[in-house]
Amino acid sequence: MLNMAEGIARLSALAQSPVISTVADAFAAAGFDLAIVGGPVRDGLLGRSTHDFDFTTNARPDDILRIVTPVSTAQWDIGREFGTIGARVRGEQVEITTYRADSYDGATRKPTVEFGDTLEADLARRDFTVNAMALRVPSLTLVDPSGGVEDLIAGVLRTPIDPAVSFGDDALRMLRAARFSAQLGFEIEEKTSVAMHELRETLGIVSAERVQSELVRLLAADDPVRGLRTLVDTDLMAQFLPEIPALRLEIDEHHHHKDVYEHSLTVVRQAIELEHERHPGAAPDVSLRLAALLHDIGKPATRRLEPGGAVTFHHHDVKGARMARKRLKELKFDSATIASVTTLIELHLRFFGYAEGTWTDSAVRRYVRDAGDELERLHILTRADVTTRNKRKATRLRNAYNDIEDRITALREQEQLDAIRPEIDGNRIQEILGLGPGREVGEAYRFLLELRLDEGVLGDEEAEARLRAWWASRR
Ligand SMILES: Nc1ncnc2c1ncn2[C@@H]1O[C@H](COP(=O)(O)OP(=O)(O)OP(=O)(O)O)[C@@H](O)[C@H]1O
Repeated sequence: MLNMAEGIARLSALAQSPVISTVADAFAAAGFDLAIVGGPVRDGLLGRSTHDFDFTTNARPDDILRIVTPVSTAQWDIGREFGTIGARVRGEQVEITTYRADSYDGATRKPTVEFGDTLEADLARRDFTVNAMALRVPSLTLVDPSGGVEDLIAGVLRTPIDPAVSFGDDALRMLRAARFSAQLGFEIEEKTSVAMHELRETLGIVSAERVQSELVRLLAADDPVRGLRTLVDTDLMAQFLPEIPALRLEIDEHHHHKDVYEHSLTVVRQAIELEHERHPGAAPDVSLRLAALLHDIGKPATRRLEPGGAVTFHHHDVKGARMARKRLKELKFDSATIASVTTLIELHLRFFGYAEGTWTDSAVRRYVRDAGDELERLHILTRADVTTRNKRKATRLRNAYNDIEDRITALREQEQLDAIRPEIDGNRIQEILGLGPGREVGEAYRFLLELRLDEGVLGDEEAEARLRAWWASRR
């Protein structure tokens, strides 16, 4: 439960940090209003770490630039037509934007930028009440016209205006709702989620790049499953990734799972747990999470009812990889991500043909070679793919996978050892010792190899000296 007194204290501390007070003092001295706005206010109150320094002001871009230049080491104005000036202040990046009075520059319309005069009007056009708060600096007055604090306490996402109007202005906000629910663990208020469902088709106007970027942010969040469910439940997912809702129809009788959809969400969750376990503190692995989400999308198209009632999904790995490639291309994912996700989908079944000891060394080697750079992700995905409630089966599969990882390690060590050669080869041995081919050359070679294994790299000269000494000692 959010403690507001603590939140306010944290926010005041943030506001008095050197970066913020430097900017605040400069604007106050120039006679303009300034407020921290949006993400940093929300995250500050929640006690989440914040990396954004977003400000809003009644100063126009020319004035912003003039005021911020003496207190910053760099300035840029890529967002100037939207009223935004960026600057580097005390080593941090800050963004300062003129109050806006138009609706947000959504994807649905050509952005018509209109500057405004009041902070309240600027806040009214923001996406959610928890993002529509500002803290005036240096006075430290919290401005919260739409009840953002209340919603933060309740853990609710709600639009400051009628959600249908807000989403009509900018359809991307519907995806942002799902993304924030995944990041913050918040519920989406009923009217807001009803509007998401009703306006789902307007998402078609949003560019694939923006959809992709929200999906990536959602997957990188603490609880992607919450966001994914939101997208499926509101039918928004069907607009850009219909393969996911299609999984709901597939009752996986064979495994007594609820269905492939629930299974896939469990795999996403388990993959994230393993990510944390195996790589504590690492950045969220979006490719892995995407692969976990998509790994079974080939199932609906390959489902067969066999005589006797068993359900099979032959080649759903290959089919799924092909479907994923097409879909990810449409969503304008970069080629590295597409390659990584499709490799993982293609290989996600390979392990399930393994029972301890049944793979030859060459099968293990082929597994490593085919996975290439994706091997660690494949370990995680395959382990996460075990969602059976049968404890004994789960343990057996876990042990079998441990066995594979052990064998990979052992083979690698062995192959590294095998690759070790002494500094001096057989021909040189013959030259140095004045020998023809024969048993003694082999003995000299083994002597040098032992030396190399015991003492590491010696260098040519030292190796030759040791060889001569060894030879002399034998005579
Ligand atoms: N499409 C939009 N419609 C309305 N308001 C928006 C929109 N995009 C951004 N905003 C406003 O701008 C602020 C900054 O947006 P941004 O996308 O950087 O998110 P954020 O809240 O800072 O979260 P994050 O820390 O994840 O970036 C938001 O808090 C919100 O007030």
